[in-house]
Amino acid sequence: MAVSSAPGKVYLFGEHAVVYGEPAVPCAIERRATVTVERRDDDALRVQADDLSLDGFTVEYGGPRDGHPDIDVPQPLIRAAMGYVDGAIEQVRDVTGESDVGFDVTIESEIPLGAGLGSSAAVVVAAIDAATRELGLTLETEELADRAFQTEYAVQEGQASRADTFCSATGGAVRVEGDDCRSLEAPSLPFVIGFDGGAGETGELVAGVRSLREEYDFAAQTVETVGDLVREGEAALEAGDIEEVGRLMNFNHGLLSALGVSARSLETMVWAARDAGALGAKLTGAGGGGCIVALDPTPEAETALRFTPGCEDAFRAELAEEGVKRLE
Ligand SMILES: Nc1ncnc2c1ncn2[C@@H]1O[C@H](COP(=O)(O)OP(=O)(O)O)[C@@H](O)[C@H]1O
Ligand SMILES: C[C@@](O)(CCOP(=O)(O)O)CC(=O)O
Ligand SMILES: [Mg+2]
Repeated sequence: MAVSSAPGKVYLFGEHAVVYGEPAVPCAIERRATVTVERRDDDALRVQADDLSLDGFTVEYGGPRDGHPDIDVPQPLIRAAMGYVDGAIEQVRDVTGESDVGFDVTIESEIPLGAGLGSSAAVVVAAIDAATRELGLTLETEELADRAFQTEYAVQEGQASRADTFCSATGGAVRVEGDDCRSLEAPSLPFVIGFDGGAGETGELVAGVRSLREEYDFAAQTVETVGDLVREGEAALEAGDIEEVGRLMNFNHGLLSALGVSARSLETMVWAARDAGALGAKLTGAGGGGCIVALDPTPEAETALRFTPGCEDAFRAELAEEGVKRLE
């Protein structure tokens, strides 16, 4: 048996634009997905994921004498739900050369699904790491991050950056621009997260930005402007100027709203945090619903978010210095 965990993340700057080659700065947070893997005697994959639920499937049954119920789950829903773990195991089969190996996989996670905190990357990184170690192979962090990226790239149909998977594999604050991934020195950042209880579909939201970019030059320019902003943000981080980091987060949120990936609940939480004195607040990740991230060294923004209708949970998040952790 092998057990690995990997952290989720928030974006200080640059989500979406990073898909088109602009730089981005995600930071790993101490909320983890833990994956336990045990090799099977056959080639089957059995996944236990208690946090994963499927909305909108139908069950038909004819009562106690009818035997098994007939459960009809739409294929796209299954692909979206299982694609990341299936893809991770495909990478493991490929890198180890054991094409017929099967596993029992158990996923436990502190990261809400589809909420912009990188649950998919954390699950994929931890699953690949645990399953390769179960077969006696320990991957270097770069290779682990690359294999995890290939998984997200395939599931998100070619619309994924290396940002989430590299950040989850290495931990800390990172900078990603195209294939160039590196760790960043960052000052201590007082993250506060607000969660609306909902989720957004990463693939669909990325596709929405893609078509806006194709339709309007000014949308393509907005994406480039995010890149300019990220470069300013890096300078502010290097100078340890977290007030400036906050101002740039606000600006980045405005550009993401212009690109159509915000939501009423995210706007409400962003403004609740700002009104409470946060240095900055923005949506994080793909958007559409899910989480915002604010910077606030005082307790005010977290308290304000707790009393904001539509905010289901508010919590502080520490930077996760360590990426993947090998637990067993
Ligand atoms: N605890 C979990 N168990 C099983 N699959 C998970 C879990 N957490 C995340 N996933 C996978 O990741 C997907 C969500 O990823 P995504 O839409 O990219 O959102 P995010 O990465 O922002 O959380 C889920 O649909 C599921 O396939
Ligand atoms: C929108 C995007 O930039 C980040 C998606 O983050 P998340 O899956 O919503 O946590 C997509 C990507 O970089 O692959
Ligand atoms: Mg994701």
